[in-house]
Amino acid sequence: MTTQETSAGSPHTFQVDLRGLVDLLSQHLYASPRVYVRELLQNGVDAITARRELDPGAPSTVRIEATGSALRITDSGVGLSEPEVHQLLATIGRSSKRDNLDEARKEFLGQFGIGLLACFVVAETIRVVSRSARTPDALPVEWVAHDDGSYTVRTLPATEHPEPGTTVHLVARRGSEQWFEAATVADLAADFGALLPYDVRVGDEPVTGRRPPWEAEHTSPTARAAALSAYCQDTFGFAPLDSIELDLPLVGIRGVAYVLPGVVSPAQRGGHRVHLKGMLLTDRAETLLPDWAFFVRCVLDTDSLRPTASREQLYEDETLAAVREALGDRVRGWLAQLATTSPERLRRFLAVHHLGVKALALHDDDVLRTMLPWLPFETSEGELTLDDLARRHRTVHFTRTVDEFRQVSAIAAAQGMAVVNGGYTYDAALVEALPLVRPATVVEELDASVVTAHLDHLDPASELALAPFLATARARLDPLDCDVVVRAFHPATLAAVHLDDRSARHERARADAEGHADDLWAGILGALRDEAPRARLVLNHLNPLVRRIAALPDADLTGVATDALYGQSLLQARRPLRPVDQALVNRAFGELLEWAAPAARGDQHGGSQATNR
Ligand SMILES: Nc1ncnc2c1ncn2[C@@H]1O[C@H](COP(=O)(O)OP(=O)(O)OP(=O)(O)O)[C@@H](O)[C@H]1O
Repeated sequence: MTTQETSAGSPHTFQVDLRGLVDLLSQHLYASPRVYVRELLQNGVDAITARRELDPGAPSTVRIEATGSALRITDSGVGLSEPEVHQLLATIGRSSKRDNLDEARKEFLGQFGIGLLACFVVAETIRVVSRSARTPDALPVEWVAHDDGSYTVRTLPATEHPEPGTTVHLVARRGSEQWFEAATVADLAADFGALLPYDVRVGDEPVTGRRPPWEAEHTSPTARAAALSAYCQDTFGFAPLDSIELDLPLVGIRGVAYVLPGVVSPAQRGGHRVHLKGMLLTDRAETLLPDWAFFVRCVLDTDSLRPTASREQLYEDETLAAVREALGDRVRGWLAQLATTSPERLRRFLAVHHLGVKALALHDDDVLRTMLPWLPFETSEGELTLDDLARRHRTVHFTRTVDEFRQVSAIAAAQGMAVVNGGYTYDAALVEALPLVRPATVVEELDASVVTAHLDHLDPASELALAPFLATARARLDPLDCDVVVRAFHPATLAAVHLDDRSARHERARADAEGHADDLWAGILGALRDEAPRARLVLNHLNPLVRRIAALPDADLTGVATDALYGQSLLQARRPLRPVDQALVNRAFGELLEWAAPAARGDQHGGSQATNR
């Protein structure tokens, strides 16, 4: 024990700096001051719901008047008694909408007890005049609160609020007048409140009353489809490719997923409009659907998903995860149904969104199975589905890059090999997944050596006859790390093909690095060297031009022609030219031009003029 006396801690209560709190709300919680209209509407709606629990026949109206510098909103709800005003309005975080266990009650929109504070983002004073439906004889109560945290409460004569319910008066904060313009308020009320179940008006204009098309009765399926589509045009501003109705009764969800008419980036997520019991919660919900479903925009009404406190996103919980899964199933089901009932519509859909479906098929075998007959791929036999290709060939080859595909597709096609261009997003991975759904199909990656192996060797006599030409050509291309071979292959119109698989390119990059490295590094890089794979110029013995070049008597001319064939094959494969390749191509063309238009004798100095003419 110390000799010092300790004093018993006396309890204190937190002080709240209201201005600081309002700044926090406006800068960090709410995306825009516009939400103040939503919070007011929501309180009016909840009050009506509470009153109708007591008296199911009670009136259910919300009226809003905006004047440019002030706003008044009156509801025919349950109202507040004087003790309730102190307890509920003046206590931040206190709400009548939670039960004894502090659980949010399902029938109300609010739960946090901070909604009214949102009004301070745009107003300097909030005046509430309320008359309780529970104690009809009690006088109306007036609560006036200022943004410095002070408030007053008094009772008013009965004539000030003859009926039960509540009127909230706001006076605009300086600089926030724009939020009180009549047209702005009407737009905001319509955006947030159009689907509310009660009669809401701004001035004389009804905000509510039109049932959403998924709830309304329609004379025929065509009329229903037209109404759904028109709603999309009104709400999202586009005419959908199709409308997928969403209905999950277990979680009280109804709505529509609209298929976007144009391509969207898979990275672009969300933009879904989620209503909670009619009130628009957000028009930017991102997590409602699985990522792969980026080709739809949803609008839906729910009574089970929970909002975050800002009410602008959905609270990530098990219900939301289950809903996401179920909505994903619904979109997937729509795809499967389209495949069996409307192939033409499916084709139109895939023309726009095949990327999304490919992404989906990659991690969903069912979708892969269903969509396989429909997804287009670039193949050596033209645009085909993998299903078609697998039916025609036991082995399906693929390249990992577009360049590789360009190099080999013509010859592969002529050899009867099936090659898929796997260079586009998802395609290589999808081809690799093909045996999952077509187990009899073998899938192999194609490289230069596989292609060369498929090409016919020449007979020994022809090979021997070509030996002097090959020696010249090889010597010519050796400094470029390129081998020359002659094979016979179709199409005969193709004179030469430059085969260069990725391991060869990698090896050359390593060799380049070795050339530039200091001794130590050169040693280490050199130790990595395998038997260096080289690029290969494969000349086609079936091509008449190649035969004529091989028979040229002049070694210089043979060299120039070899350079030209090499340059042409590089250009055909659309490879980026290295500086050495560039120089070679220029030289070869220059020399061919000289040869085609030789300078006249005695005109050696005027040669360039002659070619320029
Ligand atoms: N128009 C109204 N009629 C009757 N009671 C009201 C009205 N507006 C507010 N209240 C009472 O004041 C309480 C606090 O309102 P506030 O808007 O701050 O929070 P909330 O609606 O309960 O929750 P949330 O923060 O989620 O909106 C409410 O729970 C309700 O009891």
